[in-house]
Amino acid sequence: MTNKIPAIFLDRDGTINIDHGFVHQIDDFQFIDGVIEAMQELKKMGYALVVVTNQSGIARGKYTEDQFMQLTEWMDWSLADRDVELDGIYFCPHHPEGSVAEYAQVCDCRKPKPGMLLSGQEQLNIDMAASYMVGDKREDMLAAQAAGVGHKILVRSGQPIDETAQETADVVLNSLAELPAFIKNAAK
Ligand SMILES: O=P(O)(O)OC[C@@H](O)[C@H]1O[C@@H](OP(=O)(O)O)[C@@H](O)[C@@H](O)[C@@H]1O
Ligand SMILES: [Mg+2]
Ligand SMILES: [Zn+2]
Repeated sequence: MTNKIPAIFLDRDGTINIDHGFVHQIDDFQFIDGVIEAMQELKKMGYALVVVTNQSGIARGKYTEDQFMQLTEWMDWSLADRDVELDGIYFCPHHPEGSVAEYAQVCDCRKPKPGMLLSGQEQLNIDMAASYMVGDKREDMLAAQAAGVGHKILVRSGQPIDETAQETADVVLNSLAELPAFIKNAAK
């Protein structure tokens, strides 16, 4: 297929919003400083923005898929309001040890598996080699690697980063807010 587009795959909790732990309510959803501006800039630079988020809270019975969808709709509208159109949102509601039967399963979409990224690649015709994954956990980097994403960026805005996580990344940034400048500098 022609005209493949580069994408920024974005983890949600710890990358877009502060990870207070299984965030599922609008009141607990706080955008990390500078990320909306960064997303605006990345769109201008020609990247598709694709959210890929593990939501095991659904399998664990902490919140329902409907609650997740409501929060997601709010997030999507809040971003659109600031001129950030998300190109795709993928989530994994599963966990092998979940307490909600229909979601208690091993799946291909829970990061570090690459399922969500591969769905995005196929549905949005993404150029994986030219794309970036931004996340706060080792699992985000491993999913990107398995999906053939060209650039793996670990951010310090979420979970504490240890050496094993760092080893899986190409680079560590303080947050998504730094990515546009990082990409522009790399192109120089
Ligand atoms: O960072 P993304 O992928 O957007 O979402 C992760 C969250 O859904 C939750 O993932 C859980 O990990 P487990 O799913 O229990 O491993 C915990 O780390 C929670 O604190 C966190 O809020
Ligand atoms: Mg995260
Ligand atoms: Zn899944």
